[in-house]
Amino acid sequence: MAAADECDAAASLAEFHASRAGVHGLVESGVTALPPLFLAPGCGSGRSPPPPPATTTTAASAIPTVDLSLPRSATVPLVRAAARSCGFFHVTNHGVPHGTVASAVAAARAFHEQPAASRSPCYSLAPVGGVAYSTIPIQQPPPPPQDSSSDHRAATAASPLLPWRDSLVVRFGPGAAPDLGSLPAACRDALPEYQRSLTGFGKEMAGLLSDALGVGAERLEREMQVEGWLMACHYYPPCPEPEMVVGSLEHTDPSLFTVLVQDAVGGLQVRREEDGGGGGGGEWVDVAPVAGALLVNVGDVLKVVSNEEYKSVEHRVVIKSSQDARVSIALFFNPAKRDASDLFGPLPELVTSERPAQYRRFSLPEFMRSRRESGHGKSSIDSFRIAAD
Ligand SMILES: O=C(O)CCC(=O)C(=O)O
Ligand SMILES: [Fe+2]
Repeated sequence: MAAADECDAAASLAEFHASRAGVHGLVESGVTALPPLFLAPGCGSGRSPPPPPATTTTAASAIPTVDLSLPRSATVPLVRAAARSCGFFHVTNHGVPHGTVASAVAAARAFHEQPAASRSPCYSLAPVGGVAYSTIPIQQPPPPPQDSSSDHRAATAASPLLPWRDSLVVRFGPGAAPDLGSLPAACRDALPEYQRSLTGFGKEMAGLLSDALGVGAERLEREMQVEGWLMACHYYPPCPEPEMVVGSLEHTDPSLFTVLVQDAVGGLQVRREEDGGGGGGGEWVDVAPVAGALLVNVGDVLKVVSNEEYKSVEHRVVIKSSQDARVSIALFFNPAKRDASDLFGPLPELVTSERPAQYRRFSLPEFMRSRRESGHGKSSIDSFRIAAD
């Protein structure tokens, strides 16, 4: 990207954020041609469509299901197989009341669909009172240059790309409850209720995932104290040219594990890794919505703690519709122990002479710094990998 284009891109990005109305604001203003900031890699400025997407499969059976009404002797092996193969699984009969989930999804939609003038006061790229509503750029704008000889490649790599998605991010902890006063009434009740309900579910998942590693049900909780404080309510507006944009760029989650609920629109895809991961190949598989189910996926921290017995699989969101907005809510479960002195690494029980430690120990602040620096792709965790002899 030439320097003049970069200035244009930075100015357009600043203008976009200044509108404080998100992608939905663009749609509401009747945009017909997509602003360049949203053009997915491969679309170029000539507005030719991107290369055809990798094959996708819609078979519902592609994503395993764990039915929690089964006895534990049956669910543990199911969790174990799912976490080691595709890293994603649906959970049915999970005990979280249907109304609690439905109200949270409706509240997320209500937030994003209130008039722009009502949601814009919440627009912020940094959380205020634990709440931030924004379109989070996929690549952060480049830091100010250190010297005047700007490196062309570095500048290109840092050029902004906006996802076709607005997010309301709420941080529920630690400490005092977030200030939800700026949100519509429906959100003020439904979102904390959902977060509370999922706390119990998250503990159950942590127990199952721990048990399925063969280290006992309490081990993960004892090691890191599992919390589910970070909630992202995503809204993917309908797009006039869905194939030209990115709903969510391929990434792995930095969490221990994530619990996702999505409405019936669809668009989430996971990469099926045939080579054991890391190869960047594999086909994209649709995660077809399953009514009433919660979707659990393994994140990078659990992949490390499990000494890579579990997979943290890349996923992305494509925009399926030029008519319907899609709503999803991700609740990220993370270690509550997150001081620079709290080190995580493969559990010692899982390290043997046949299976040496695959990662060195690190703290959460160290991991988050690495993630900021190397982008949100799966490579950030690789900086902690112990090279094989
Ligand atoms: O919207 C979705 O289905 C996925 C969201 C996601 O991957 C995330 O928040 O990390
Ligand atoms: Fe994700």
